[in-house]
Amino acid sequence: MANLDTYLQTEKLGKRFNREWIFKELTYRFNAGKTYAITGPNGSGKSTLLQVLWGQVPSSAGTLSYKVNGIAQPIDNIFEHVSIATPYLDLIEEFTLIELLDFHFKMRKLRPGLSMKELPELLELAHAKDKLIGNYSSGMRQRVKLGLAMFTEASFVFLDEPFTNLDEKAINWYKNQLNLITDSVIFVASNDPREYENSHESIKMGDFKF
Ligand SMILES: Nc1ncnc2c1ncn2[C@@H]1O[C@H](COP(=O)(O)OP(=O)(O)OP(=O)(O)O)[C@@H](O)[C@H]1O
Repeated sequence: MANLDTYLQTEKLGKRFNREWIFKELTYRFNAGKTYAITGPNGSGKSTLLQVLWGQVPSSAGTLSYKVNGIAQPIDNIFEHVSIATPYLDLIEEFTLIELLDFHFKMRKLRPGLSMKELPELLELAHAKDKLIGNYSSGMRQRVKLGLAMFTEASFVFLDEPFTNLDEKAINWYKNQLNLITDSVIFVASNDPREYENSHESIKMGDFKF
């Protein structure tokens, strides 16, 4: 069920690097309770759009406005309401999984209904909870990244190429966990239709580049 009091609204949003517009004139309302696919080929601007939407990269045109449970949120504080998993953000390699979870969840709240104790099991990494992240396989790391993003209380969840390095079993795990998030705005950037087949709406980067 969509929560209409939590959303991200863009008006004529645009981003350019030097003279090249990466996207332009994006007017869209992203509502909680829905998953939005951001699609397009390599270099089409999916990651750039996500970075603008989560407030890391400034836009070149237009506006962004955020509401959480009906309360307007300034973009400077939006990171408190955002969780992110991307292939290019690294985990702290020197931590074990338990240390990483402790560190992360000292700063951020767990989604309601979850407890710290059950996280290694929920990640299906209980057997490796005391292993250094630096010694994790690429698929295990990706599961940790996705888990941190999906288990953190956040109104806006950004997942860039979520299937990266996942095997079939892990893909099913990811899909099941994602289905449990019912009260956030979820963004999935991808050029692989399997990654966004369950999304409610799609933004095609090509429609915003002219
Ligand atoms: N900081 C930057 N300065 C200049 N150009 C940039 C910068 N960041 C991205 N670009 C350019 O913006 C365009 C879009 O890149 P982006 O990474 O957003 O695409 P993408 O759709 O996510 O690609 P991929 O599918 O390969 O991950 C590319 O041409 C890229 O070179």
